[in-house]
Amino acid sequence: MTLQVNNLSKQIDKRQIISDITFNWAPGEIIGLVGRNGVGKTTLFRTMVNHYVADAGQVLVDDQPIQRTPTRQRDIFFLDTQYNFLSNYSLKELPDFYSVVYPNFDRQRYNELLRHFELNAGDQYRRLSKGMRAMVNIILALTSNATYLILDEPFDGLDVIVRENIATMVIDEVADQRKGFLISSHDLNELDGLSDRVLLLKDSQLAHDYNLEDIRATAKKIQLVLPDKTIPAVLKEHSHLIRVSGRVLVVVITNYTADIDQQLRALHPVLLEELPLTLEDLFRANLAHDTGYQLLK
Ligand SMILES: Nc1ncnc2c1ncn2[C@@H]1O[C@H](COP(=O)(O)OP(=O)(O)OP(=O)(O)O)[C@@H](O)[C@H]1O
Repeated sequence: MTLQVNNLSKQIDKRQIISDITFNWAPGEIIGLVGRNGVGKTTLFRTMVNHYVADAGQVLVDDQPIQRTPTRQRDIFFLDTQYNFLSNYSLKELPDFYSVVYPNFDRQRYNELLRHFELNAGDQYRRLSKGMRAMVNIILALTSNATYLILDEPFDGLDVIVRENIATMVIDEVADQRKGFLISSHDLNELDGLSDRVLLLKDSQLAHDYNLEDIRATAKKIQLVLPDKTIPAVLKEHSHLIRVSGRVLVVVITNYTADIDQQLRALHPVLLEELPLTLEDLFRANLAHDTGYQLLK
């Protein structure tokens, strides 16, 4: 089973919001979708699930276009946090709606998860705190039993405990490779340790589709103190400077080879140690120049 987004485009008020977006998504994958505020992430989601009619392109689930096969829409879960109808209902009423759209909605698990996270089934959705709402949103996503789960900025404004709860639920859920997640964020740190693949949306287009495992296999982040103050040629040529503090340089070398390692050691560094690579380091090293990523923050 795969989901294919093929050449999807959408204009709003004669402005091109997304153009020619193409990617594949398989169960078992957690895909991050990053891009600056207003770049079109939510519009892409709404167009994918047919809340907005696409101007061009299509979304296929197992080769069937979802626009023309409404039953396929139940394979995709997307809760539009800006325009949702949940506000006036209590948590115990929500399954009544969701089980109409998602026939495999798991009421028992829904109730168990509410209890587990100490959410009161009698509470109205609109009276919940931001973090509680985020938990209900992820619980609905999981218990819908849709295969493809879209989460729009699920970590925005959440404290570290709620974030960890949600991240753990996502990771547990993909473990058996039966579900996939597409998670948007304007902050890369939120996706760190979660996404194995990151799509970058820029200027209405998909600027990059990165497989982080491949990048991590060849990239290294190094902390160095050199005896000499001048930056050696090997670093100028092969590294991206992440940070300088006093004599300490932190660099990312995206294609770290034995030859580069030898050249670095030949400089007799006072300190040379490897640091853990974050998603943000990889983006800064790979994308800083051509994507305006610095402006993401
Ligand atoms: N229904 C609409 N009517 C008019 N303009 C819209 C509509 N929906 C989206 N837009 C415009 O499309 C652009 C993309 O908005 P969208 O919400 O998709 O971005 P986003 O990447 O999700 O942003 P954020 O990270 O801030 O949530 C914005 O300029 C927005 O004003």
